[in-house]
Amino acid sequence: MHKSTSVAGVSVIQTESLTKRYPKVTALDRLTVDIGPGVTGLVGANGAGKSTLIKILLGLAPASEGTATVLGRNAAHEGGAIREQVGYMPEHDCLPPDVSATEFVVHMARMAGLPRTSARERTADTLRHVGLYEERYRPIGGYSTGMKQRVKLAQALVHDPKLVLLDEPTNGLDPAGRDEMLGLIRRIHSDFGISVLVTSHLLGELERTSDHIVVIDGGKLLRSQATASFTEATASLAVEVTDSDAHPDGTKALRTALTDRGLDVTAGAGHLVYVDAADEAVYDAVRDAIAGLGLGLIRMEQRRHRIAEVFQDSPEHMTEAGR
Ligand SMILES: Nc1ncnc2c1ncn2[C@@H]1O[C@H](COP(=O)(O)OP(=O)(O)OP(=O)(O)O)[C@@H](O)[C@H]1O
Repeated sequence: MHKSTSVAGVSVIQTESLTKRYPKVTALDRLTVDIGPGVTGLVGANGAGKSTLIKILLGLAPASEGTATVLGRNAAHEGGAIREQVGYMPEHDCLPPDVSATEFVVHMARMAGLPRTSARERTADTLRHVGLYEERYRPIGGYSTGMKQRVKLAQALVHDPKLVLLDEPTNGLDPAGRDEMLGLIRRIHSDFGISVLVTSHLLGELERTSDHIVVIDGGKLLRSQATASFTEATASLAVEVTDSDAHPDGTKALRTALTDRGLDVTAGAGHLVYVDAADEAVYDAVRDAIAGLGLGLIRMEQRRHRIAEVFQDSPEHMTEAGR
């Protein structure tokens, strides 16, 4: 599992008041963020500044103000050294249609400085890892979107980087393709120990994939937090009870009893009552309250909020993006 940067003592990516102004828009606005090892999801609506941040981190675009450090190197002056250790999967289709995946990835490996033999070996290994087999000898022009995304991922990994920056890797994929790609991304870290920064405009898909989530909106930082703390902090119990002769509205009676015990309670759909489950004692308190009222317990289950729900207090389009 990813530890927070301070715990791990290592920063993979650090920005300080990073600002990028284009003539008509401020794409990044004093962004200060500190990202440690593991899989980090960078989420934001279209135009939030995700691609701009990636280009600055790679040393491909200059910042207007502020600093960016990647693997301890300054992105403004050490872009070449950063790109030796960092893989990049661009958002848009940029693959040559006339060559095969093998030819293309070998070429990218050679560009990254690998000798011919290891470039071929690494290419075969990497294409297998991303799930391309016989088709790797056919021209890329005939590939499906999913296969092209895999080739883009393979070229980002072929030189054995310490970090990969993946810009919208699930773009254009159907739900099954998305799941496969997200699984691959997870394994990049678990199998090879490579850190990942992956962007998406969909909050929902990043919560399953990432250890840490950074949310930006209009170039500004909205949140940067461990995924677990998004969901754990909001864990709640869903409780459903029967009515009784003494309590014809059992649900209402339970809500009152739990509130009297100092618990945070919200009414759910139908007969559901949600109780904030800050610690284990809440389970006992709920059980005792139900027994005390003489109600029947239909079900009691832990319910973790999805990140998208946690963001319901965020700007409308961010919430929309998470659905
Ligand atoms: N080269 C450029 N010149 C002028 N404006 C730009 C340039 N690149 C990006 N922008 C603008 O900067 C803002 C941030 O764009 P960016 O591509 O970083 O966002 P994004 O979060 O990656 O969104 P998307 O997923 O749509 O690419 C947008 O308003 C975009 O129009």
